Amino acid sequence: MEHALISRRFPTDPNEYKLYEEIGEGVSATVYRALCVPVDILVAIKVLDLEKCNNDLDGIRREVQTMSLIDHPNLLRAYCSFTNGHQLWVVMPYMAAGSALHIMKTSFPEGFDEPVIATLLREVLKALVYLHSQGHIHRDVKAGNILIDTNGAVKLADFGVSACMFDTGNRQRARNTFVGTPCWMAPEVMQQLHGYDYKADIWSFGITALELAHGHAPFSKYPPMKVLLMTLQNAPPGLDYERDKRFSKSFKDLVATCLVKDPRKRPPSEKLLKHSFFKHARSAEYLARSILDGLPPLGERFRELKSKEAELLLNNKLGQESKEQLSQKEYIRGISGWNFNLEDLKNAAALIDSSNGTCYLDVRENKVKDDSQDAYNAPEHIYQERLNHVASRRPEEDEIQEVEALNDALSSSFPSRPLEALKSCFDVCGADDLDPTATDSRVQPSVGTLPFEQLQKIEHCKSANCNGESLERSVSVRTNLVTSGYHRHSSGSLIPEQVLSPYLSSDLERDGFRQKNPSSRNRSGPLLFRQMKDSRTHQSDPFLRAVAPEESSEGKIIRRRGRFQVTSDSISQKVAASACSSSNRINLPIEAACSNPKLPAILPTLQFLMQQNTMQKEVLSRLISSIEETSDDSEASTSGSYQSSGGPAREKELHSYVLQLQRSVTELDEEVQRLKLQNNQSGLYHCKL
Ligand SMILES: Nc1ncnc2c1ncn2[C@@H]1O[C@H](COP(=O)(O)OP(=O)(O)OP(=O)(O)O)[C@@H](O)[C@H]1O
Repeated sequence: MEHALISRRFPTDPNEYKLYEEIGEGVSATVYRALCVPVDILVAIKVLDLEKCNNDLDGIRREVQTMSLIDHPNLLRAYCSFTNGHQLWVVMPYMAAGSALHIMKTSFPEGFDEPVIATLLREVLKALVYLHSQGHIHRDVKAGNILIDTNGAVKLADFGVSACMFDTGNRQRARNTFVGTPCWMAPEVMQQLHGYDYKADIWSFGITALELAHGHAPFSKYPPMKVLLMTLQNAPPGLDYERDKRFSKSFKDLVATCLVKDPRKRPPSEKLLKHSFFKHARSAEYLARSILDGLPPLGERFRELKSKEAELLLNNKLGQESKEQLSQKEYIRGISGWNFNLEDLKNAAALIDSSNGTCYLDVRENKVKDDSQDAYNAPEHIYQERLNHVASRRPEEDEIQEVEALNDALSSSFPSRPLEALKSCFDVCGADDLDPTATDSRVQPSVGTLPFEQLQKIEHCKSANCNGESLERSVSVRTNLVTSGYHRHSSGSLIPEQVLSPYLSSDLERDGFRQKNPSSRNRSGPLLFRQMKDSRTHQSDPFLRAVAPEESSEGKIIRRRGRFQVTSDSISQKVAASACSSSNRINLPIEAACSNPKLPAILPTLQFLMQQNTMQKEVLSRLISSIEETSDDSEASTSGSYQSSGGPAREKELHSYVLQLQRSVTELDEEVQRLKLQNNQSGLYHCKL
């Protein structure tokens, strides 16, 4: 209520504000310190250039909407917002100490002390409890979004990617949207198998805890695609008992509680708030005293960070190292979101070793790369998690398919002139054109002038053009634009192919668009394999159960991962081409393969089976050596940190797992043989014809 009164005093005329220095920069916006002249109050103004926002308008709409509706002392709420030419201005309270990330970068590069961390995290958690109770998922919890005022007040900011869990017609709680920041992103958000819910915030909260403890997030130095793979395939990161001696057991426990890969096993925010770790939390004054004392003004710090960034860019020419440094540069700035560029993705895809058929990075291999990552790959975690995730590991084609699909999407779905598109579709106009009385019942009348009339139009436009579910599967992907020789990042929502862009105003147009832009998302063999396999065995196989096909009006959907959807009746020529080109890998007669129209569909399947087979074999050999190591360990040591990995029960369990895997290998072998036979027969049949 108080906020509503204050907001009413904030004018929506840009001339009433005096912009001072830059205090922050995100993917989509620049933030300035400013003075609101009529009320004589310092504010922060986030300026988004709608021309540069590509098609992330849905995200912007969501941010403005959420920022206007929320009401909690630990959440940064907008005073008002309005358009100024092609810019959107969001006026908000000025948090003079800046973000926890920037404070760390300036004065605490090794991370904060435990009481500081407990105090910061408790405030953030209070905000999450509120958000979750209101049906929101924040989706971008990280130190860069924890803002602190000079008096030590803490607020969680940046709703650029927040989502309302209730905003679909059926009040569906799980999400299918691919947004967030790779380092902080929960595995289920990356996987997009079953959508995700507010538990994704608990994962990011755990990562943020590690970030505050070490001064950087786990895997922050790696390029995004690698972060994805590491998050999916490695043991969850955690505090190490040896390396992190300075932290209490309860802190370690808190982190471990949040960073569980199965979201169902993560506690809800409300329960987490009762964790004993928060007994270490202190007051706002304590925070101000211990981390803000002697801190240079925010603008000055921001300038320094920018010059550090420029230095990095200068030292940065080519090579893998430069990619890692670029990643680090973005991290220093606190940039979030998908900063993928196609080169990153392709390099990442190239990293996936296709010669041995395995798609995962070896955790031990990763570990030696960077000491600072040791904590995150503690052996006790690795050991258990490797076992847990053997069955759910994603095949390499999935990664490559996503790279290709993303490539397609990036090249086909960004509007060249977003503002025009925005204007025609969403009817954005200057603040002056707006009817100040236009309100929405969900909004306090004084708040915001991007206002609900427009927001409603956006909603209307959305519902008229595309079904809600499709929009839910929109993907917010940041792509790099090359500007003056270096990469600049800008955000954009990749709307799923069914709704590739809000600018396609009808289903007919969309269909036309699809025909004109044959994105050929259906290139991958495994998809076909899954469909086939699914019909027969997925009931008994958890991996196959997880990828059960869905029916759609356009045909059987073999695979739906977020915005990527492949139907069985649209196997493209590209599949054929790729199948032909790879047929030598599975020792089939190339000519037969290329001349038989049925083969393209079968070849990738065979290829996939072979890869699965190799993968299973590798898993087996790793398990066997693990068992051997385990027995050695249990004989040799009387104490140590791997209590859970030794003992006859464990050995028995592993042994039965090995047997199970051996059975799968045999089945897959048989399947390969059967398909080879079938394939050869159909090749011969075709040749005769
Ligand atoms: N109200 C504020 N007071 C002080 N500093 C702020 C404020 N809002 C934002 N900042 C600073 O500006 C930076 C970028 O802002 P913000 O995160 O909102 O932009 P963005 O484009 O949404 O970024 P991203 O998408 O990378 O999160 C923040 O990390 C923070 O340091």
